[in-house]
Amino acid sequence: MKILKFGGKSLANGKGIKTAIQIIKDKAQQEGNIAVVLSARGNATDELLEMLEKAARKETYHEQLTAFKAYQSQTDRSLDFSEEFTTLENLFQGVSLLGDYSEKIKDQVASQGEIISAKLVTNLLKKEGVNAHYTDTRKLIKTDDVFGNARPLDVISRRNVINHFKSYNGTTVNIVTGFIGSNQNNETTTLGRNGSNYTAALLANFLDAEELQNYTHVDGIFTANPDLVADARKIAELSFNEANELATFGAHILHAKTIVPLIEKNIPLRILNTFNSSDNGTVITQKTNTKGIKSISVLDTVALINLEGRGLLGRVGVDARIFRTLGENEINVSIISQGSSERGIGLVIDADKASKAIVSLEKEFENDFYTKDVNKISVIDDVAVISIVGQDLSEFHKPYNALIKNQIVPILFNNTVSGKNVSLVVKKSQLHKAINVIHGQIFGISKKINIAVFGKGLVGGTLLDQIVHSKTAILDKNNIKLNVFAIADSQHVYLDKNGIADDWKFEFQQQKTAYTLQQIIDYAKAHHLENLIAVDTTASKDFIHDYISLVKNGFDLVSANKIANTVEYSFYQELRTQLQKYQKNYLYETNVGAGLPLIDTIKLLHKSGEKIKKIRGVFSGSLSYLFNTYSVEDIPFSMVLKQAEEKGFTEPDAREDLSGNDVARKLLILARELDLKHELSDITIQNLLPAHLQAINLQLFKKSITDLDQTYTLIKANQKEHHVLRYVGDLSTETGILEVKLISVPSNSALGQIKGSDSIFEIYTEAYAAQPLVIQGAGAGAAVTARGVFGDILRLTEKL
Ligand SMILES: NC(=O)C1=CN([C@@H]2O[C@H](COP(=O)(O)OP(=O)(O)OC[C@H]3O[C@@H](n4cnc5c(N)ncnc54)[C@H](OP(=O)(O)O)[C@@H]3O)[C@@H](O)[C@H]2O)C=CC1
Ligand SMILES: N[C@@H](CC=O)C(=O)O
Repeated sequence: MKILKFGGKSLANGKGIKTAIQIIKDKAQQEGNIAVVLSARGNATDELLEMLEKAARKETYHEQLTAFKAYQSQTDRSLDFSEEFTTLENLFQGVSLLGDYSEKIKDQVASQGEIISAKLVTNLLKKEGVNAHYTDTRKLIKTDDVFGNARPLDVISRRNVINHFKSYNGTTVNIVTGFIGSNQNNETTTLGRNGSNYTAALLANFLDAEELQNYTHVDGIFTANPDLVADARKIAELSFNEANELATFGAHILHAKTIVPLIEKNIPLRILNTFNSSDNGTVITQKTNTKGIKSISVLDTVALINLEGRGLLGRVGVDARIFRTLGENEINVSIISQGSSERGIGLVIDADKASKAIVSLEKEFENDFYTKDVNKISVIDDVAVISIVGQDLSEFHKPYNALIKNQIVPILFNNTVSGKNVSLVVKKSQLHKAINVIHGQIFGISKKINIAVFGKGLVGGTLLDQIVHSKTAILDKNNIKLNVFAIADSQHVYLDKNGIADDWKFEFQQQKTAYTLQQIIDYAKAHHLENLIAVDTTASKDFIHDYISLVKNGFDLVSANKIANTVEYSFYQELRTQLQKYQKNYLYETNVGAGLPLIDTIKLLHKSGEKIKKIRGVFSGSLSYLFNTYSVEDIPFSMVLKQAEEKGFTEPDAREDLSGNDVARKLLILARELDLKHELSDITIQNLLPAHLQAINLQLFKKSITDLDQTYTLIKANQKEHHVLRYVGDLSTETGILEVKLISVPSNSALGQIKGSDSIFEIYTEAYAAQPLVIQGAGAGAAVTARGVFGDILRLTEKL
């Protein structure tokens, strides 16, 4: 025999009830011996209890009752529910007069949902030619007198069920009310939370069923709640032990008490979806072959009680008093945590019992407060428990580190001694993010990196295109999901938590809104976005002042913008202090040499103790292009400058390059990497701009660039033969010289031979004394720079 159980949503009017009837009919035909246990239909139980509450508050419930009756009668108008409806009317009326109700009355009200449900399904099946028989479990399942959460009396209930099924055997399909029973006085009782599943499990046990098939509205048990974790996967097989852990920690389909009768007789439980016949669901058996972590579950209706006291150390019986007090008040403790110092104990209980727990514990420890042995009993109620069932402690560092990196510090941490289960208590506001971070880590499902790009100009725009085009390959190859959720320019932002696509430029125009940084931070918080990276592809002097806010709010930083590293040293230092405090990273490889691996190389040499004596070379890609081209071609300097701008080599304002400032910044960045605490003002800079072009606005400068031609024609004319112009940077740690200047070098020298927009860096160290370490290549351009920024993002993803 197989037991089928249908939940409320599977029995709702329309598609639900039709599909359920078809499934029962097919199973009866194909498999013969089945029994069907039913919950109340749709939201019947909730509605009935809501009306009961209204009646008790002397509010009107009549309209809701009329709607309830209409809904329940809608599918089969030939059925007469007047007995059930009259019972409800009488009960509500009585409660309304009294202004109160007992658990006994509540059970009578709630039971009508299952009765109506089973009567309806029996009738519908009969109409379909199935030999269905309505079975009222109040006649079979006998219980104790605990209304609302009655415990079945095993011997008598077992005998009743077996005898009933003996009389209605073979071709009869018993349609059984779930959830309800009766006590020895034949008064209606209910079996508490998950009662219908419990009824089904009891029947399976009493009747030695082959399998219990639980029809729900989901495909089975998932690695996490799919409503919270988009990447959650269905689990095909689970063991009873694992199911039991899940049941305890919030998997709503399961409940510990419903599993026990199945374990006793080794009866498989299959969770199926009424609405998806092609899915095999999840099967729970004594043993599974699959190893490892099974699922993450959540309890979010909990509170954390914390009892603290210096006088608790070594005192015998304190814990016993706590548990006795809670036990006497029917308060169940799901998690306990006590430090070896015994100065405090944390307990997780149901949220609705928190006030009762505090009051009873305060009473119990009244004298201890007086003697100051206990100084605080507090409750934190905005918490949730995340349980990782199947998690071995030896591998727990990965999800734990990922939580910390995402600024989620668990309030309490607990593991089981036998079996594999780790539970964490986190703030409820961090639950969504926490569960996604943990899920991504332990299931090796793609790690989602949420990126905000500030600046969508030449470099930022190219970067965004590169990300959009490479993200599928990166997902396939590295299991990393790059999700750009924000693109901002100086005025507007375009936000999409699901990430941008190819048409981001169009979407930016369509959806852009004015913004403040706080809005972007709030957006990331509101959507529980984890692994946050802020990318600065602006040239802004202002935006750098937002870096620390970003760091404090959980963002790692990547920047092409050189400003943060070249303003006053105190800011440079403060930023690093905050980065360390919040355990965040800041990568800026493109600050010097665009996509060339220069900063990393310098850092590595310096960290390894190698003394760097000198760095010199052509630091600027745009000035390199300018002088390479101007030295060999017979065109005005202003025309070459225009070309450099068009090719994306220059700074947004080319005077940053021509003034020598950009090269000086690069020199300063390298100096600071070597722990030299210089300021920009310490650098001797040769400015290539005539004075009158320095102070005017950008527009006017662009109109006046031909003013540069006369000066450079003269410089070129005065060159020695076979010489070329090069704008170089020179940093000597030995002499303390930091200077950037225009020089004339032989065209066959190393500096003289560079081409196009190449930069060249000669690094002289103790080991590289005679022959410097040389790094050379394109030192400017949107594509190489964006690729360098992309490289920094990917490097960061490994740290997240
Ligand atoms: N070109 C190259 O070879 C290299 C460039 N870099 C650096 O890359 C950076 C970007 O250069 P590039 O792309 O040419 O510059 P662009 O001028 O083309 O783009 C700058 C972008 O930043 C935006 N922006 C300005 N201020 C803010 C702000 N406060 N908040 C958000 N966005 C802002 C601008 O928006 P709006 O349009 O509204 O003003 C624009 O979208 C510069 O710092 C440069 O030094 C580094 C290495 C090499
Ligand atoms: N304008 C800069 C771009 C890179 O930083 C340069 O030319 O080097």
